[in-house]
Amino acid sequence: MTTIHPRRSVLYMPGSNARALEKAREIPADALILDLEDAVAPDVKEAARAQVCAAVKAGGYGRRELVIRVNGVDTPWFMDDLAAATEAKPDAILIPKISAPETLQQIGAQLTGLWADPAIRIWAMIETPLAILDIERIARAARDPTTRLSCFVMGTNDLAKETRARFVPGRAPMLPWLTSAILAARAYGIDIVDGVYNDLKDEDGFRAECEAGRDLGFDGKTLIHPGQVAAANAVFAPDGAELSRARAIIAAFDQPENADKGAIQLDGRMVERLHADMAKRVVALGEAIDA
Ligand SMILES: CC(C)(COP(=O)(O)OP(=O)(O)OC[C@H]1O[C@@H](n2cnc3c(N)ncnc32)[C@H](O)[C@@H]1OP(=O)(O)O)[C@@H](O)C(=O)NCCC(=O)NCCSC(=O)C[C@H](O)C(=O)O
Ligand SMILES: [Mg+2]
Repeated sequence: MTTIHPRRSVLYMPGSNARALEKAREIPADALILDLEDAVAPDVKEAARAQVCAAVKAGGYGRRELVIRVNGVDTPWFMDDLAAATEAKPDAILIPKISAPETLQQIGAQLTGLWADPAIRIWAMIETPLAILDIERIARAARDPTTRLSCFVMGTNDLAKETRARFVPGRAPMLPWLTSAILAARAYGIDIVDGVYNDLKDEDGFRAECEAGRDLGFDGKTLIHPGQVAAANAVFAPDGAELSRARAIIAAFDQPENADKGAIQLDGRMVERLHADMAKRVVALGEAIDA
């Protein structure tokens, strides 16, 4: 089984906010996105870039994955952002508004030209109508190792802006786009995290959207405030009952009398070897979270 990176809680913070960058060293999020794009005003882009890269180089973030979100490829800041982020060596660089696989290939070539550390991954924001229309080809870019593509991040605010879809409880207008992106990500073996929930005060609505996202198949949720971390961590982690059942399924197939069986009955339910594979992933995720 490949290494599991828990990405239950992926917290954005403005790269211009020194206090947030400092505070994040103590916030129990699985990953941090240090943003140079939409959360940073044009006048302070250069200062934010320097501050973010200094924070990444200084470290002190423990096991949290560090991701730098650069400005878009068609902005005047992109190449300097990419070069500075490459030098700072975060775990990943997040590229906004990816709409075609060719852009990922072009960025892969630019990273090669910058002698980027091979460990740096590329995450892609899926937040344009064109990205949704071409999502299979974009995900397929992960098969080309030079793209380094390893994770999709849904940008539901930009999708709402571009499509004029409204945010409604349950997100019915967006469900086809979310599920298409999940399907494409899974088809090509990359992770995918859900979009943000803007209403900081609506704890029930936030938890409900986390649960819905988890049930759709997302690995976690992007967040905008430390107050959202605990609920996301709880919802996207396997709970005690899920872990017990997973261990019971694995143990059942390990019994000698089941060695030649593809399907068995366990507590009144049919379980197949594919369920044992799923159970192994649940246990591995639980262990990765505990670690
Ligand atoms: C939304 C906020 C501007 C609210 O900030 P604030 O009013 O300061 O909130 P609080 O007073 O409740 O803050 C309490 C303390 O927590 C720290 N804090 C707040 N937010 C963060 C954070 N994201 N990371 C780390 N620390 C944070 C404050 O500094 C306070 O600390 P202290 O002084 O010690 O009390 C703010 O939460 C914020 O800026 N959030 C992130 C906004 C952002 O990054 N937006 C861009 C990403 S969303 C997006 O673009 C998604 C996608 O592209 C799409 O299209 O959908
Ligand atoms: Mg966006």
